[in-house]
Amino acid sequence: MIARPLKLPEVEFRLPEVEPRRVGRLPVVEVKTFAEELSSSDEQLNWFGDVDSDEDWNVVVPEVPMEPLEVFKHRKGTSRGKMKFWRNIRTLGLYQLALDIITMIRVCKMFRQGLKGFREYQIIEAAHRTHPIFSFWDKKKQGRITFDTLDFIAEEGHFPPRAIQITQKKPSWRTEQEIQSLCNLLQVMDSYRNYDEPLQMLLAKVTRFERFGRRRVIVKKGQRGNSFYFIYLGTVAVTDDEDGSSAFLDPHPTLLHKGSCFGEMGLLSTAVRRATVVCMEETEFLVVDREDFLANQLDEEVQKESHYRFSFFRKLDLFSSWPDEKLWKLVPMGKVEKFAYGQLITKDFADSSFLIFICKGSCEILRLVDLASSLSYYKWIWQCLELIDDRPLRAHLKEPYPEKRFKEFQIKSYPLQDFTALKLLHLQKACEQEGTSLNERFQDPENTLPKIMGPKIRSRFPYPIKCSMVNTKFGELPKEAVVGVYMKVHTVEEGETVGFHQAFLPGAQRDLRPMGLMSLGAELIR
Ligand SMILES: Nc1ncnc2c1ncn2[C@@H]1O[C@@H]2COP(=O)(O)O[C@H]2[C@H]1O
Repeated sequence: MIARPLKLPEVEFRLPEVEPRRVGRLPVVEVKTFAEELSSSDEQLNWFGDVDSDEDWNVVVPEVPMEPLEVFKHRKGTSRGKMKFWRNIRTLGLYQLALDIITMIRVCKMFRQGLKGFREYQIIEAAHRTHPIFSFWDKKKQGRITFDTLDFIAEEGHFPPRAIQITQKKPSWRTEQEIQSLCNLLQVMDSYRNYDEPLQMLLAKVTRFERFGRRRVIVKKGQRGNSFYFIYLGTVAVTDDEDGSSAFLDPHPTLLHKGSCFGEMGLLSTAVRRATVVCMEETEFLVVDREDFLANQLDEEVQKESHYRFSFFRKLDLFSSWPDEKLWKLVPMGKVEKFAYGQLITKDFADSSFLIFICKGSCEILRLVDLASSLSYYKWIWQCLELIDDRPLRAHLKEPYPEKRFKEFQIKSYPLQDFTALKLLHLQKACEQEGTSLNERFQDPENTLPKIMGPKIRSRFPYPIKCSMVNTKFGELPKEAVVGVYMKVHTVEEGETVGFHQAFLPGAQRDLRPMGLMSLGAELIR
């Protein structure tokens, strides 16, 4: 790059090809801003600063028009000299040339930066927000520390832009503080958190960030592996074909979600990729390359895990007749995963192709019961909607409120639902059939409305209410009442398996009722 020609004590410029232009002067403000920008740029071009350099200098510039070259001599430090210099430079077009060069340098710099980020990802712009940047005085370092609260915040769970910047740096350029920040950020991934702290720091030092779109094949079966991946955001599918297309046809592909990792097998000694991994949606990864993987003894970690799986299988009665050799073939087919208390493992394992081995802890098997298909529930709902009895609604509130174990399964407990509106609707219909009006009925002191309902209806719903009905096999039910509940049917403990009976039963004999699996704090192999 053409850097600092003016900084040399003596420089000769010959510009035969360049038509000296009489450019209009830039407004002072513009020049100033430019200078400020330049001085703040890390390229440190300092063109304008050079005018203040301690050296004497001569510049030879062409005369206008294309006459023999004239030499301007100025002594440093004299403001008259400086002004004269710039006046002459501007007149001769050199000033414009200098600006062009600077612009070029800046454009090149932007390209360089852009190219760095060209490899498969784009920077996510954080939403523009006015946010406080706070700073404090660090006594130890005797310096002010500034903290930008948005640095490590990203939209909708994306990897934050500031962290992307860190991962773009060479490992040796990352500061301790940056590595620590990355390490903190990566804690959200279960697979990363499973490593001990020194290894986490090593990984944070070497990892790089990548983002790929849906259908992008990340690793291809049979190929030599070069990287190991952590999923920061998104979902990938593991397939047996080479192009990963089966993942989009299979109703139940093997999916790996945020927090999982993959690609470790292909980095072991001479192994090749055992499966294809394809993105099911836009997915963000933190990638560890082969050299770093091996340099940080991650291969040993993987081997350790393989041995753990092997010894777990070896202890199971199920495989007691299997020779070691055969068992070793089973080992790479599964992964050890940890699930916290209350975490959903699978919504419907009966419908998936997984066999699950509980290594530690326990899980609950939950059956989804569709209440709308139960006659007694149907009757009960319509009983609730009848207005003939005098029982206050409170009676139902005494029923125990189901424990909130996890959000997703939690349905509104029907005893607590407010059916007031439905009652009113039902009443309205009944009145219409009788040929009376609802208002009349309320005003009639003889009516059989439960006392608690009267004022409630009048105060809350002074207008007719419409509600959608759903057809069930027993008749219509209000939409709000068509609900399902999860019932615990069994608890599986350490050493037990889930999904075996289903897998080996003929299709017609399989229990197709939806069954969920919820962790009570468990480690398992799928
Ligand atoms: N059954 C599976 N469940 C989850 N991940 C798997 C399964 N089989 C293979 N993988 C992952 O898919 C990766 C494909 O590349 P590797 O063989 O390097 O490493 C493999 C594992 O990390």
